[in-house]
Amino acid sequence: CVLKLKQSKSPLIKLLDHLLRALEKRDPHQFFAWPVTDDIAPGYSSIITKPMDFSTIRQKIDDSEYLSLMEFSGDFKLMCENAIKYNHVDTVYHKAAKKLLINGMKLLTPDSLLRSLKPMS
Ligand SMILES: CC(=O)c1cc(-c2ccccn2)c2ncccn12
Repeated sequence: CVLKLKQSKSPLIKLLDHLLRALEKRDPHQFFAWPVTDDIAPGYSSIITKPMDFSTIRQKIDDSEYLSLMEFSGDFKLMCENAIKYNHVDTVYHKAAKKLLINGMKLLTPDSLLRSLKPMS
C-alpha cells in the first residue's frame, strides 16, 4: 500500500480552521451546520441559487479550495445572506443570520485577525 504523506497544514488552512471553529461556536442551535433542504424549507432551492453552510465550508478547507481569506469570508457572508433572504424577518433563522453575520464580521476584521495570527508568529 502506498502511504500518502500527510502534508503539514499551510498557515492559511490553520487560520481558516481556527476561524471556522470560532464562527461555528456562534451558531449554538446549529441552524447553519448543514445544507438547508427543500423538505425543511419549501422552495429553498429555487429561491437560493448558491447555497452554503458550515459543513460545506469545512469540506472546502479540507480540499484546499480556499486560496485566500477573502474567499472564505465570502462563503461565510453568502451563508448568512441566504438565510436573511429566504427567511421572513420575524423568524428565528433570519434573526440568527443577522446576529451571526455581525459577530462573524467582527472576527474577520484586521485587528481581530492579527490577534488570531499572533500565536503563530
Ligand atoms: C439556515 C436556514 O435558513 C434554516 C436552517 C433550518 C434548520 C436547521 C436545523 C434544523 C432545522 N431547521 C431551517 N429550517 C427552516 C427554514 C430555514 N432554515
